[in-house]
Amino acid sequence: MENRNTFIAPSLLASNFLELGKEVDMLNHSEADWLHLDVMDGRFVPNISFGLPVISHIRKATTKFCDVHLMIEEPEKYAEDFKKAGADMLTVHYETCNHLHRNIQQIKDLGMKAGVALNPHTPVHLLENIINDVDLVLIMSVNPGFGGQHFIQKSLEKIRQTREMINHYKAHALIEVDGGITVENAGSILDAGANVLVAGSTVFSSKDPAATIRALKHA
Ligand SMILES: O=C(CO)[C@@H](O)[C@H](O)COP(=O)(O)O
Ligand SMILES: [Fe+2]
Repeated sequence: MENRNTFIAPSLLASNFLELGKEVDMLNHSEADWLHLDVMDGRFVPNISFGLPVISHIRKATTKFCDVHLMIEEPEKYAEDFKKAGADMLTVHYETCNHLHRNIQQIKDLGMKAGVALNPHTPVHLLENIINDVDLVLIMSVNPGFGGQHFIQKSLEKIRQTREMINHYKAHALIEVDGGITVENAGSILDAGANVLVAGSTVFSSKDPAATIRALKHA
């Protein structure tokens, strides 16, 4: 059975870190379904964001699903620590995993949902042998490392290919799309087959973030 629920996952990367408690509280009272937490190591991506201590504080401030996007080398070294910090889902990059099947199994054995992310240049068909094992496929619609970039149009085709693969293999994975999502393009991303929309700058740069989350949800 095809899973076509829609979830909105605001990315706190674009929030005001000086007011993080207030930002999380705003999300708690909004129609946001998940909190998207971008962890960057300055090695896999050319930026450093935040890590375990910040996530454990966010965990204490919300009951919403904490969706952790790991843009780090050797994610297997830290999976247990992210579980302890309160992650509900860990998404690792295909490009960082020599032993993706083992890493996905590790995350699931720790009691978390497991996702795999693809950079814009990485083809979808590489997931054929893992699609039945993952809970989520994250299609990066910008190059990872920074918020506020433009949506790469080719991603729509990759979302459609992922949806076809999921249907073909009767898999249960959700499709998450991350980068450059706006209220204007959200509809076409959902039409292509996405379930989860990540939005950073669109939400946090708007005058009324809660209203923007609502608009995304009803796109
Ligand atoms: O993973 C990333 C960036 O690497 C994202 O989650 C961004 O935080 C999305 O930001 P916007 O493109 O929505 O501003
Ligand atoms: Fe992300």
